[in-house]
Amino acid sequence: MNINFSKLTAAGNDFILIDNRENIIAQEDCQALAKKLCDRKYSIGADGLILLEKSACKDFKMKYFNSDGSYASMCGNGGRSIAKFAYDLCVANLKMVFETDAGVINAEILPEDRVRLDLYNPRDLKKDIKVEVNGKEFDVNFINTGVPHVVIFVDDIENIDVFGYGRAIRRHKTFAPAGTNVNFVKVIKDNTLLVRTYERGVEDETLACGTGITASGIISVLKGFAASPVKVIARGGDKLSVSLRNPNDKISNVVLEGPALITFKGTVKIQSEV
Ligand SMILES: N[C@@H](CCC[C@H](N)C(=O)O)C(=O)O
Repeated sequence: MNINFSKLTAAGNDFILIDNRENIIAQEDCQALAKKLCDRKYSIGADGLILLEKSACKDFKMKYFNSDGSYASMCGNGGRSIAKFAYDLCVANLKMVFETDAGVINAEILPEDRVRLDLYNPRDLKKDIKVEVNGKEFDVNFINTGVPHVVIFVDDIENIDVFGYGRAIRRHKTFAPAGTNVNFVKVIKDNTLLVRTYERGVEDETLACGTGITASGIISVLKGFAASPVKVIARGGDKLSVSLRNPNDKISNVVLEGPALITFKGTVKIQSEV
């Protein structure tokens, strides 16, 4: 079977997007297909596979799978990408509303390949947990912005071992069984953060993680390190912003704004045994 896809990048977090409104991909095949298509050596290559599906009450529904095939209820960079993809497919207008398993999102396509997402409220905030890994103790903050995130403030963001510490914290018993994404953050001048993320499901550092950048922005405001709107520079150099109303422990009206663009379109042949 030949399947049409679009490849999108959102701050260097890259995705394969497929229109699955007609259920061309069966639910039981999604995880194996994600693993196969996201392989950077033997297939298209991406950090994740995103399916656009029918919704009973909104413009569409987003389904997200990491490159290792694992399912995730949300992806911030993927959310901006699917908004762009839906507009390109004429499934949605410039302003749209879509479902994810983390909550409903209002999105708007902005000029210059930028997209704004009005997110649902985050949950499970826990500040200042002590976690020891690889002989080092970290002061970590946890929040679920659609998927679980740890936020750690560091002085030397260039030299922190994102892979080593990120992987160990991702697997630490404190965050079992789901695990967590791990963000290392440095606050620089003018309400600006540098963020590096070890992503669960990619099992490596990615060039950006939208829900991680959102988590980093929220925790920075709650700790008084920055004021909303917070500017964020992702690992790949792209600029995003996170704003929130109610900068207290009942955070609401969280908005993530950043780039998303279609890099190419193609057709891929899927063997029936995926
Ligand atoms: N890259 C995403 C997050 C994707 C899901 C994550 N890897 C998980 O499994 O929790 C983003 O931009 O938010």
